[in-house]
Amino acid sequence: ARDAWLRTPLAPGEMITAQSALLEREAQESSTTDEELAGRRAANGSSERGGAASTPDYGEKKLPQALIIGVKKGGTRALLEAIRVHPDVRAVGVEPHFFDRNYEKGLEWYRNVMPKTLDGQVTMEKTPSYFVTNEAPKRIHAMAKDIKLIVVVRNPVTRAISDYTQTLSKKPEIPTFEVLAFKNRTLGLIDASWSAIRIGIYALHLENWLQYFPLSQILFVSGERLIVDPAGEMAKVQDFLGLKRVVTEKHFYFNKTKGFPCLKKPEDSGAPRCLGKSKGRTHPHIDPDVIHRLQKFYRPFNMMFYQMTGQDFQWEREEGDK
Ligand SMILES: Nc1ncnc2c1ncn2[C@@H]1O[C@H](COP(=O)(O)OS(=O)(=O)O)[C@@H](OP(=O)(O)O)[C@H]1O
Repeated sequence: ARDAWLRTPLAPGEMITAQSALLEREAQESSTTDEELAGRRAANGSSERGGAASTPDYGEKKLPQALIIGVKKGGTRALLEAIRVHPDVRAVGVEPHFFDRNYEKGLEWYRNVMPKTLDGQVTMEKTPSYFVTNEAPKRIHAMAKDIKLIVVVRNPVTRAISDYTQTLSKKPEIPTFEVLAFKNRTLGLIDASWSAIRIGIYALHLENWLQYFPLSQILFVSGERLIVDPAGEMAKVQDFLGLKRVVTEKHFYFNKTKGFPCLKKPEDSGAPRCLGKSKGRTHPHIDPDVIHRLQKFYRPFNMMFYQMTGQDFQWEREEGDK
């Protein structure tokens, strides 16, 4: 398997639909953040999957009641794959990109992309670009003003390097991180218009969301804690979604080769599931002065973000990358 948690064969009910086939193609053609996942799923002939205990394809398709809206490279795939182990969660595998790229296709298109759910099950999807899409809060609010929003945030400096590493893997000829990060390196002027840097100005983007949603409707998950204590973060996510705490420590193990937590083998069948090779890439070495300069750049925005969310993510305590 490539970009998703390595997983067991698909349930028989998970037949590909015209809608999901279209999505797969779009996901493959576009620069979706989970491009390898799209490829793998297309190969498997499905775009969706239920909980670990395969849920038969009964029920009806509903618009999502919860969304993972960001941030790109924050740990969104790890979170989605862990939460969909919960029997009361059904989620789309690929990123639908409805509120940014596919909005003109309409809500019926969006609903059709969703897996079928039974009463009481939560429908979810993740598209990390929503967090930085200007129109997204307004559009999501127009669909469901009581929707629950989840944002996985990570040290913006590490996030920027992770973002750059992903681009570099596809376009090895791009300039170095150090070159792209500055408008003027001698003056130490950071290029905040470079998307790898702009995405990490969380306070700025959050302001846009708070025009439409109260803070109580948004859960901020620490990308760092999701790696060191996945069960602890999952407890918060399940509480926030109003679900029983089903996903716990016993679902995770730390895979030394991967260097990340992975999902244990489900009881019924299959193998343990780690995320694929595009998650947890080795980052290139970045000049420590540049990292330091970026940390200084983000500091006031981070402080503002901590104040807005009432949570201290402790990114100032970290030294260097990772
Ligand atoms: N369990 C587990 N396994 C592997 N990787 C994990 C895990 N938990 C969090 N992470 C971190 O997730 C980072 C990728 O974030 P996203 O899934 O949000 O990326 S994407 O925007 O969908 O492309 C990815 O970033 P990089 O390490 O820079 O590749 C990981 O650090």
